[in-house]
Amino acid sequence: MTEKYRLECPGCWVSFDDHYTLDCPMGCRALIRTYYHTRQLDIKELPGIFRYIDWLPVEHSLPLDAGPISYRSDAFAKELDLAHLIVTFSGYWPERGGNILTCSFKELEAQPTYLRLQEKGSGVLQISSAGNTGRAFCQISALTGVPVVVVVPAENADRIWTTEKAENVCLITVEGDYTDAIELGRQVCTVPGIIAEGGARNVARRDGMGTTLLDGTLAAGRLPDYYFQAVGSGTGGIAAWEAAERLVGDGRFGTHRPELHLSQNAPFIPMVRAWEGGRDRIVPADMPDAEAAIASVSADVLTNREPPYGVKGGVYDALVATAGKMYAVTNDEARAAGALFSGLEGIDLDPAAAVAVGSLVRAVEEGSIDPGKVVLLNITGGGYDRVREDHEQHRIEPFLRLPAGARIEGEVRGEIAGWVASHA
Ligand SMILES: Cc1ncc(COP(=O)(O)O)c(C=O)c1O
Repeated sequence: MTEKYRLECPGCWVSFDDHYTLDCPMGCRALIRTYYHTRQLDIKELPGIFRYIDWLPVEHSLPLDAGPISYRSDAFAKELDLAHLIVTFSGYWPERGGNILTCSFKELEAQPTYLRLQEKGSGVLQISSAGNTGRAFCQISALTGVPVVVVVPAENADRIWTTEKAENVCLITVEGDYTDAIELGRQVCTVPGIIAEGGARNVARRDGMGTTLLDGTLAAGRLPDYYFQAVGSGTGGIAAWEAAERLVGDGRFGTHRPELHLSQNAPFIPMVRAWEGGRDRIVPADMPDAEAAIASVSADVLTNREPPYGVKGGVYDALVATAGKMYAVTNDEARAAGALFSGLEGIDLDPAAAVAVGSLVRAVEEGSIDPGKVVLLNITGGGYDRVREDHEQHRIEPFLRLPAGARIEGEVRGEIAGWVASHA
């Protein structure tokens, strides 16, 4: 059987087979990409994101009806005087068919990532998260039984819940913030049998997230002119750019790549500063007083200190290629815009999604978009209040609670290795 896709490096253009490969085999500092043999997207009769399986790096699907939903907004569009506003929503909103029970687009990443590992690799996945990504991977673990090791900041442990009991999750909490969880996660991956999920470097995560643009484009009937999303790593923005390239290649949705309008939550705005400074890399001055800045934002899932910004094929390249723009949205702006959206559209939002709404309000006020064109607003999370009405939430108890600066050695290492041995 010919493979449905190949991987290619945008640094040296070498193409190669997938063995759960995260990096260019020639050593380029670049985000490798998928190239699918199917040029025209054929929507399949499968649930959730597997409708788009043609452009997912997996052979099989999961029986989960959890994908993005898109609709044309009336009320919020009218409020902003926008002629064509498409809302793409990833979360729980059964009245509109939204059935992502952990309430964020991180489940779009988790589903193909698990499958790709099963099909193309081996080992137990490790995820570091501020909360949403960890919860999404735990949910897929709960539904499929596949084991996972999740590291989160201790104060975000209450965000790790699932709607079915999870028996195969090793939850590790660490005192500190998202950056500390990422650092500890790196060490956890040195335990034999544990494999890094790879973040933005994982094509399954990017192509899974890219289904938001596919869904929004189908709802609009053409590629949108503008794409709005809040970013921390920027992976969703990169994914939207890559999905747009595929849709242009498809030939039925237009040739215009949507401009990426990406937002961060002020005062922690490293990518906004680098972009506005005309730089293709983030420098320390882009993150002044990082700890205090991170502690003060309302959307802490957006506080990644090492986003794939300057890497080839990363956020900077995506912004250049699409003539994009970045926004620094304050907590107050996000709250006000989020409340306006929720009041008019009828669903509660993740604080990160409220940041994206804030950037759209700002773009309209500043006149940085043409209100007559097609706008896609990516609501990356929401429905937390709504899901509590319909579903039980099972908290996951930490397997290990580690102090700030902990190292994965000695007894701690032994305990994690023992967990892997008994669950893999
Ligand atoms: C709800 C939500 N929106 C947006 C983001 C930003 O995603 P990214 O920067 O990976 O595209 C996150 C990240 O965790 C998130 O949880």
